[in-house]
Amino acid sequence: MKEILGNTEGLKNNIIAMLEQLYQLRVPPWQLVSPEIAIQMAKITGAINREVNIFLDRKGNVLSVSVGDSNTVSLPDLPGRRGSGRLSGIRCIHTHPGGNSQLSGIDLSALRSHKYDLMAAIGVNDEKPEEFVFDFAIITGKDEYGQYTVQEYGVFKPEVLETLFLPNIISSAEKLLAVTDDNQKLEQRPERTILVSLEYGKQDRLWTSEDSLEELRQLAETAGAEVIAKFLQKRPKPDPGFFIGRGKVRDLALYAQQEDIDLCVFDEELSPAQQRNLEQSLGIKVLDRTALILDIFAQRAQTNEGKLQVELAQLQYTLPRIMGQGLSLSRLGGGIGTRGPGETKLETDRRMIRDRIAYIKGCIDKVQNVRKLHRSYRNKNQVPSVSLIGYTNAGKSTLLNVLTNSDVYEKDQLFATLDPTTRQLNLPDKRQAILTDTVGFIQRLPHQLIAAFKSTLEETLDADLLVHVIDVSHPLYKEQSEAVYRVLQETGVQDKPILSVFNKIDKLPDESSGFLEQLRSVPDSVCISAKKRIGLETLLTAISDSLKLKAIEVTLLIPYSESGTAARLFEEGTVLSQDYEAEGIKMKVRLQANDVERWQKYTTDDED
Ligand SMILES: Nc1nc2c(ncn2[C@@H]2O[C@H](COP(=O)(O)OP(=O)(O)OP(=O)(O)O)[C@@H](O)[C@H]2O)c(=O)[nH]1
Ligand SMILES: [Mg+2]
Repeated sequence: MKEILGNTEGLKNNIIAMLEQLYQLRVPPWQLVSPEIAIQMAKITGAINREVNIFLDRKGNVLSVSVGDSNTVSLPDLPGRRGSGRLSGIRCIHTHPGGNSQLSGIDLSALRSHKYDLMAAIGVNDEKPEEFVFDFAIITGKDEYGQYTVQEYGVFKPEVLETLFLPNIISSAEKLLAVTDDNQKLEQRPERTILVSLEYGKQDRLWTSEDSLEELRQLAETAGAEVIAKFLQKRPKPDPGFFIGRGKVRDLALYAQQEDIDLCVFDEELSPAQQRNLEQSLGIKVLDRTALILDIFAQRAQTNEGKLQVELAQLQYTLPRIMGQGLSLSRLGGGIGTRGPGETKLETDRRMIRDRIAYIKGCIDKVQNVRKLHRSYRNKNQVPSVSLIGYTNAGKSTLLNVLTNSDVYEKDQLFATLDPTTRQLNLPDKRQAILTDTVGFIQRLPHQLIAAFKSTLEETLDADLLVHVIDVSHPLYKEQSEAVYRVLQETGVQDKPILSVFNKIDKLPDESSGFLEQLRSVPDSVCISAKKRIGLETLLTAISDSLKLKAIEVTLLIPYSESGTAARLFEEGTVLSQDYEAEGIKMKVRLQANDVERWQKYTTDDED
């Protein structure tokens, strides 16, 4: 039997028994206190004319029962008392004999010094214990002197206990506290995160919900979150207001309270209203898959243009989601989903966002015009171009590094690469090409991102050859390839030569020779291991063969003294036009790529 603490002197056995009964009672975790416990406390108080005090944890367990005034009883030593920016996870409920439920100065200072979740006082009506009234107070931040500020609420009648939803009250308090109370330290702690997925309707997706949820875990960890749990709900269709069912929302709110969760990420795009409703009901920050990917991109963007593009996508995503207090309250703390690509936090004012969107679009246009110039220069130089594409983490950067002796950032992490990187590639036939490594794709890539990156993507995909790197050691490699093809389609890439590179064959189990045979029989494909440098010669040969077939249009200026040269051009290529100019014959010719080098000295910049 648990002890009754405090001033128990002279109490009758039946009172002691009633006090002990309090330990047996449990409060539903979403309630401040159950009416049953409150009435029992009121009855005892009425009988002995002393304060009765209980401590509850967030699961609704009664941790200690004491008699006397609340301040003479110290909090039992409990594991998991939280540090700065956090409340203690314990609330104090006590009675006031004589009917007044207003909190005393001592009550409030106990609230401050122990950082209780909440302090409540029950004003006891001696005649009718079931007709008690109550007040409560919570900590809401710090004042300019570093003293905790508190907010009091009341007077309430017992019925109100049914309508107060405790997790909301506590998390609002904690969010406010997090802003003032050592914000720095809080942000260093990885955000404790839960992931939620809904399985509904026909599952025509290639990915199962579990697969997708697992990928979401990788994404969340890449963004710096600590994933505490994953939840999967099955339901005929999404709830229009909350996406998941209301019962599930309540379960999650409780879980979030009990496990001290900061962030909840949904595997699908939520409507702005759903996101807001969920934030209000869960009392924590709610993001969807899109926001998570945007956040990762924001962290990764290196170049000026990349940063602008990511910020544009983020702002376009945020604009319809700016609404009222609920959202801003849970976002005050910063962290995942609030970070922009620069040093600054994402803008959250609607009008400023609109202005900024217009401004960024202008900047992007400028940068891209400059790049277009570079590109047309490059095209004239007739160096064939090869782009590495593929699902994120397939090994594109690793391959670029081994093929070109570079050290581009490669990591076992989603979206390690964001900005395109270009290197010179020496082909076995002594020719050169340029090889571009680019951002990886993912299933359901946010459309805001595709839109913002469209021109960069188009440029990368405008290569003479696309090398599609596929991690065949991944159980979903086929589905991943499909996702890549879908993005290609969305960006309007058609009829490009694509070479499939089955990577990471070193990771395949020994008994998979049958599988390898199968892969090898796929047309236009090579099996390699970028990491173990297996199959690289074959790959290079395949690349150069494929580039040889390419026809390139060049403009050449042939001096009048070399009329034989002009004649040879008619044999080797297709002459598209010829103009007689002062310095010679200007000829537009379509040549095979591997012949171009021999004509290099006649190329001219002047196109028309
Ligand atoms: N075992 C094995 N691991 C590989 C191979 N190629 C790449 N990896 C590993 O796979 C992980 C991802 O490689 P990256 O080159 O960063 O992949 P990426 O396609 O550039 O990925 P993103 O830039 O994130 O889209 C790294 O840990 C590499 O070491 C391989 O052939 N075999
Ligand atoms: Mg990469």
